[in-house]
Amino acid sequence: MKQKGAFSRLSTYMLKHKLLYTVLLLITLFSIVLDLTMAWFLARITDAAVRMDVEAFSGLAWFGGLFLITAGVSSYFSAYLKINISAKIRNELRLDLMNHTLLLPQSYFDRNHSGDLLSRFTNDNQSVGEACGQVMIDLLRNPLLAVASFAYLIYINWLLALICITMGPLLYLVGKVFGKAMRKNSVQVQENMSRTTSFLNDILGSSMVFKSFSIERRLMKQYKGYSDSINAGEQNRGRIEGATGALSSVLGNLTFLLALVIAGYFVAKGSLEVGAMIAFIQLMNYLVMPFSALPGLVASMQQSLGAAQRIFEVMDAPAEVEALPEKQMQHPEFEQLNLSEVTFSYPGAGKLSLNQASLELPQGMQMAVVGPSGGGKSTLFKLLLGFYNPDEGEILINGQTVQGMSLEQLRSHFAYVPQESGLYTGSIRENIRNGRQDASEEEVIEALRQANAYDFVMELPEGVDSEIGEHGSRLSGGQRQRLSIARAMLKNAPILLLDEATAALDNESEKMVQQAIRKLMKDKTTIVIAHRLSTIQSADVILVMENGEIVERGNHEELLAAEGRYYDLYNSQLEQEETEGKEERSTNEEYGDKQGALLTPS
Ligand SMILES: Nc1ncnc2c1ncn2[C@@H]1O[C@H](COP(=O)(O)OP(=O)(O)OP(=O)(O)O)[C@@H](O)[C@H]1O
Repeated sequence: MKQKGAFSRLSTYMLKHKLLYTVLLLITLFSIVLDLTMAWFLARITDAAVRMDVEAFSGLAWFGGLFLITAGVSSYFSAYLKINISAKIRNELRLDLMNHTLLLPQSYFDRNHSGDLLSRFTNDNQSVGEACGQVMIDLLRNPLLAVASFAYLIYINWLLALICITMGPLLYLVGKVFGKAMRKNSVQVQENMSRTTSFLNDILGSSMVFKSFSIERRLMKQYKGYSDSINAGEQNRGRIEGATGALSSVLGNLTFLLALVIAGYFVAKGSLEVGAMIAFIQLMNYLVMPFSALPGLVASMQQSLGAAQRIFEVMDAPAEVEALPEKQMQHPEFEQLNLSEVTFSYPGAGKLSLNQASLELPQGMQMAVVGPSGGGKSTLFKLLLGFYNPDEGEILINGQTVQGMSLEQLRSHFAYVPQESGLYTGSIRENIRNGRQDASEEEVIEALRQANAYDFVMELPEGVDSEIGEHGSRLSGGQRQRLSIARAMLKNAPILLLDEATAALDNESEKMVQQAIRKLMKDKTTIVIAHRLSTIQSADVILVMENGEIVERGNHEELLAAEGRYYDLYNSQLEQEETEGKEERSTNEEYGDKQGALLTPS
């Protein structure tokens, strides 16, 4: 999308505020009239002083007072309207961006960094807002002020006006050269900001990781690199702005002196009044100032259009559905789920993540999926939930291909318990209600009870109103999982997709979570991704996935008897658990011995 495209897209937002823009434009025109009046007023005062006309001063003082009040009021409304319009447009853009972001497919989030998205919501949005208010009006006002001043100058003395306007293009040239450098610089600073936001987003969201790995120094060094690059860009901007300011000021002063010398000459010759000379000098400022300001304004408009382009890029990314779901669908009929030779590879990935996967899941069946890391277990869930579509093969619910269903309808069949609990900042009640928004208080409490979460929630000072922090950071891992289970229970969908957390919980916590999972699975059709094989021995069917293929299927006994991949996995895990058990026992004994030694008097 070209910047022109960004501008026309942006104008649709601006046109919604035609009335406000019209008022703002009228005030802007009025402020130009006020500027010219100022020049006229200076001329009148000077003439009265030269003529020693004392009587004229009381009238002039009244006029001056009125002028100041009018200018003040006009300046207030101009500033207020500029901010008002730009805030409204920023708000509308933010909402549209959020609305579209929520409609984007999972593949978009897999490809793009959340920090980059964040900077489009913040930095870019801010920059576009400025363009629609201050920058836009200044871009209109400056040329108009220059033209009006020039007309007035010609009225005072056309020869003088023509001599003085020669400075204008010179100032414009300076502004243009530096404006280009400024634009390049601001694009660079914006990119560095976006990189830094992405970095901060990663780091600040995982404080426990950097603390536990003691990588604070490395992170500090990395952040210093990012921060220094922003600093270098800003220092550079200082140099560019300094040079522009210095050159503009030299040229401005030169213009002033030129105007003074030439006008003085005309006064000395008797062809110009002193008052007119003062007005002339003032008008000269109005005439040449816009020339130096314009290139900078054009540069910042271009920068803002770049920012708008980044926002529209997200809005143009294909959405997975056309509109946000009206409400959560409930209790769809369910008889059977089938996967028929489903093959899939992630966009851009060279290899298959699912290869000819077929399965049959009738109502009430409890299915477990196991296998080595990277085998395709989570990918299977992603396809079931409609995050991605199969490249080949079909997914069918009740014999009907899911391709023909709306995503809302498809997802209403599943209650998903992800590996990371996926809780949001907010209260426990708000988080549980994400399972079903219209759930009553009793239903929320019942879900908490079923998920073995009720007791710990009630022990919190504010019960279900307790805030759980970023991603539930104020809770333990097991507590987070139980809340995630309660949320799924409340949804009460026919098929439960459970991605067992790999994070080790302590025995007590694990028992509570397992209990909650069992209650959740009761009478439910379930597919569980299991990392601990001990938890899924009673499953009706166990699928073993490797390199995207279902390489074995059967129940626990059948698979053990077959002595294949499951048998190997099971035995290696058993061995591992035994070794860990031994290590744990010996640690406890050692610890016990030490305690004993400490307690035994020597
Ligand atoms: N967003 C993605 N883009 C590209 N490739 C991906 C993506 N997600 C997963 N993969 C690849 O797809 C394959 C299957 O991954 P998947 O996450 O389904 O494995 P898994 O069996 O769930 O592993 P684990 O037990 O470690 O969670 C892997 O080779 C992985 O690298």
